[in-house]
Parts: sequence; structure tokens; C-alpha cells
Amino acid sequence: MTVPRLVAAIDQGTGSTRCLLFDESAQLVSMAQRQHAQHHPRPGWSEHDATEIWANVRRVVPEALADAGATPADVVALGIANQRESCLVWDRATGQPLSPVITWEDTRASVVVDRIVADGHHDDVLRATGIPPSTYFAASRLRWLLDTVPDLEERCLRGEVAFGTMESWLIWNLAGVHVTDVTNASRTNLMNIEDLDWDPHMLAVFGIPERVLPEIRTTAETYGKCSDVLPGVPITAAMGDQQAALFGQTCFEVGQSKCTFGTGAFLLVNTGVVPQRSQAGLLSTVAYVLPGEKPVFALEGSVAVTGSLVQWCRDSLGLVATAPGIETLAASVDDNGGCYVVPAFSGLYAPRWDPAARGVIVGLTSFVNRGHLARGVLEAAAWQTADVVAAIQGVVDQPLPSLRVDGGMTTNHLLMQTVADVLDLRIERPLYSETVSVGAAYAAGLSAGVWPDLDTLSRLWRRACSWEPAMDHETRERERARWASAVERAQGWMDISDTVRP
Ligand SMILES: Nc1ncnc2c1ncn2[C@@H]1O[C@H](COP(=O)(O)OP(=O)(O)O)[C@@H](O)[C@H]1O
Ligand SMILES: O=P(O)(O)OC[C@H](O)CO
Repeated sequence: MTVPRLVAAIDQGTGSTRCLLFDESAQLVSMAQRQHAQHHPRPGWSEHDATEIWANVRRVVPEALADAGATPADVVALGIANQRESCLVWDRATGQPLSPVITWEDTRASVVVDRIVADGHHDDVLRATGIPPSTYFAASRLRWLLDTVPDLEERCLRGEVAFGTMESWLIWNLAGVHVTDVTNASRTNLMNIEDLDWDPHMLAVFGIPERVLPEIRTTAETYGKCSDVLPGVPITAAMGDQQAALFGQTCFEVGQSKCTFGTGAFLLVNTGVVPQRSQAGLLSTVAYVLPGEKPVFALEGSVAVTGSLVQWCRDSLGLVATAPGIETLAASVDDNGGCYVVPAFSGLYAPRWDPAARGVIVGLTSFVNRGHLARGVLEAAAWQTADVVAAIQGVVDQPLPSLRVDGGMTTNHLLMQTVADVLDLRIERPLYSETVSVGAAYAAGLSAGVWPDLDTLSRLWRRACSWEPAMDHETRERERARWASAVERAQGWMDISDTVRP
């Protein structure tokens, strides 16, 4: 059998690490996936083991190659997409982690964020970086590590320590260079959103020694050649997974948008070559930067908890045996029976950004059964997305024409119909729901000359399913009001001073 030239993508996600191989016509050839452990040592803490994730990369890549009957010599380029904001520090001499991966869902650094906000820096952080000071972003977690790990700050100042998000950690291990791509850097609270470089004022605000930071590179250039796993193969792209999904959905035109429904939900709309600012809780972020071209920006609405609520129903409540089982259970009833679930497990992200919010289930009566609860769980994903879309409509000139979706939850037809209903928008899912990997492969292949330009990639997009809104206006507005009322009850629950301090 002749093996075609392949483009490899690694998707290092919150729940698992995947390797997908694509041929030159962008057809999926093979895929391998490994989950990693989720550690929650204290309430609000969320960690991964960087060594386990690296070991998983070393497993899934050979597995995907073996499945394709291929060897590293058949791979022309590698692209990496990654869970964003999750970060760690490691020893430059030994390559050993000096911390766990503290994930984007972790809220332990709220003490750092409180301090920065109390010192009056909220607005200058937002202005400089396009994103508010929040435990969601990496800088507060790095500062927390500097405050708590003995000798770490001194070692950073001596240049002995490297900090990075997951693509940085993987590129270090694969190719021995300390770099980050600009989309990941835009999620740190440290990069200036206008000049796309580390911002000296932000480094001072967060107290971060610059020597610990990686060099910022564009999205699609050669970072180095792999010395391990795929020996000799150039790494030609890296991007945050949500930006990769936007790229994989080929949202290259201003106004095109996608929403990825996985652990959380992340809706990005392409806003063109100038960063747009939102007064309504959306993030200004970098969509992609191709070498020699103007940067392209996006507005993002990030929702922390969607699929992870389904997981919680499965693992902590035993409501369903499998995640897809939530659809069958929800379809066993006609509606939510008056039950609303606000999954503010890590506070509320966009558009409210309320770190003190916590989850609530409201509207319970003896009529409510497991099916109604399952409906409430799915509707929570839909209404959180609707809140983001409402915020976006306030910034972009044109109404969104449609929304492209992807991610693990999009196999759930009831959820997708509910999303179409509450957004009052056509929802479209492409042939490959693994758009994060598709995007990483597209960017890597573009950079390596496998595909000539963005127009060629756009023509590769194929619709597999679509859902049209079927809810009447009156019902939608009544449900919107009830959802908003449920959210109000979740807000402000925690006394933030209760959070664990170092
Ligand atoms: N059919 C389904 N209905 C609802 N939720 C689902 C379904 N299948 C998977 N999920 C949820 O989707 C998430 C997995 O999606 P995925 O895109 O792989 O996530 P990630 O990339 O964030 O790890 C899990 O949180 C799981 O609970
Ligand atoms: O790995 P995912 O798909 O859960 O995505 C995580 C996001 O990048 C967090 O911002």
C-alpha cells in the first residue's frame, strides 16, 4: 500500500490528547486518543500532570501512524493545538516540571486577581491585553506559583526556569525550543493585544520576570524539527484550540463564527485585522497570524461549563451512564418541567465574569424528574451560548448569518436543536467535528506548502448537518427571562475572601 504524504495534528485538550493524520486532500486517515487524569486536590483546584500528557503524546502519535500504516517519514508537517491558558513551569536544565499543569478551570489564583483589581489595575489590564484580569488566564497562576513554590522566583530571575502553556511544553519536548504562538500568548494577560509582544507594564503589574517567558511566534511558521516522536518532522503551526477550531471551520471572513461545545463552550467571531473591543464582557483575542500578513483578531465569548456539566451528571450524580445518554434522558420529557441549571462551578465567564457565582438548580417541585433535570443541563449549554451571542450582536455590525459548531457535544441532536431555537439562528456542523485538529493541520499544511492559500482551505469545508430554529418568539422570550432569573440567583454566592489562600 502506498502511503500518501500526511499532515499530523496533535490536539492536546482538557480531557484528552489526540493525534490525527490527514492526507493532502484533507481527508482524515487515522486518529488515536488517550485521556489523562483530572486532579482536583482542593475545591476550585484543577490540575493535570505534564509528564503524563507528554507520555500520552508519545503514545498517540505512533498509534495514529500505525493505524495509517505510516512512518514519520510520511509526515510532512506537524501542527499543534492545545487547551489554552493551562500552564506550568519547568527546569530548563533537566526538562522536569516544577509544578503541575494548573488548568484554565482552576480558581486558586483569585487572591492574585483580587489584589490586582484592588490596586486599580482592572482597566489597564483590559486595555493592554484585550482580556480582564481573571483566574481564567495564565498570568495569575504563574504569579501564584512564584508566591508559593520555594525558591522559584529566584530561580526564574537566574534564568533557570521556563514557563509555558501546553503548546510551549510540547514544542520544548519535541524540538527543544522555548516558544509560544501568538494566539496562546494572547490568553496570558501579559501580551499587548496591539503590538503582540510581552507588555512591560503587565509584567510589572503581575510581577513576572521576563526571562521565564517563551518567545512569541506567529501561528504558522517552522518552530523547529522534532527530535522525538516524529523525528525530522518540522513543527509548522501551533495555536490555541479554540482559534484552531475557528481556522478548521475556515471562518476567514469578517463576521464568520463558530462555537465549540466540549468541556466548555467557546464562541469566536472573526472581527478582521483590528482588535474590536466589547463593553459587554467579550474577550478581544488573536485569531491567527500568518507570517508576513496582518494579524487577524476575534471576539470571544467563553463559557466555562457545558460538557463538564454532563460529565458531572455522569460521574458525580450517576444521572446517566454515558455522556450521550443525557440526550435519551432529556428526550424522555417534553420540556424542562420548570427546572433550570446554572453550572457556575468556576464562577461565571462571559458575558458576566462573576468569580463569586456558584452553581444552582432552581424551579424544583415534586413534579421534576431526572428527564427534566437532563433537559435543564442541555438548556444550560444553549442559554449560556445565547448570552454570548447577545453580547456579540451588540458589537458586530451585521447579525450573525449562521453559527458553525463542533466539539464532542455536537453529536447531541436535541442540544443542537435547542441551540438553534434559543439563538434563533441556523446551526451548521461540518463533516469532521474534530475541527480543532483540522485547524492545526490546515495551518501546518499551509505553512509547509501542502495547501496554497486560505481560499483553497475554505473550499474544503463540507456541511454534514444543520438545524433551523423552530421555537416561537413568545416561548423564547419567556424562557430567556426565566434563565436570566436563574442566573441572578447563582451570582454573588461566594464570599471571595473564602477562597483558599497560599
Ligand atoms: N452526546 C453528548 N451529549 C452531551 N454531552 C456530550 C456528548 N458527548 C460528549 N459530551 C461531552 O462533551 C465533552 C467532550 O467533548 P470534547 O470536544 O472531546 O471535549 P474537550 O476537547 O474539551 O476535552 C465532555 O465533557 C462530555 O461530557
Ligand atoms: O480543551 P478544551 O476543548 O476543553 O478547550 C479549553 C479552552 O481552550 C480553554 O480556554
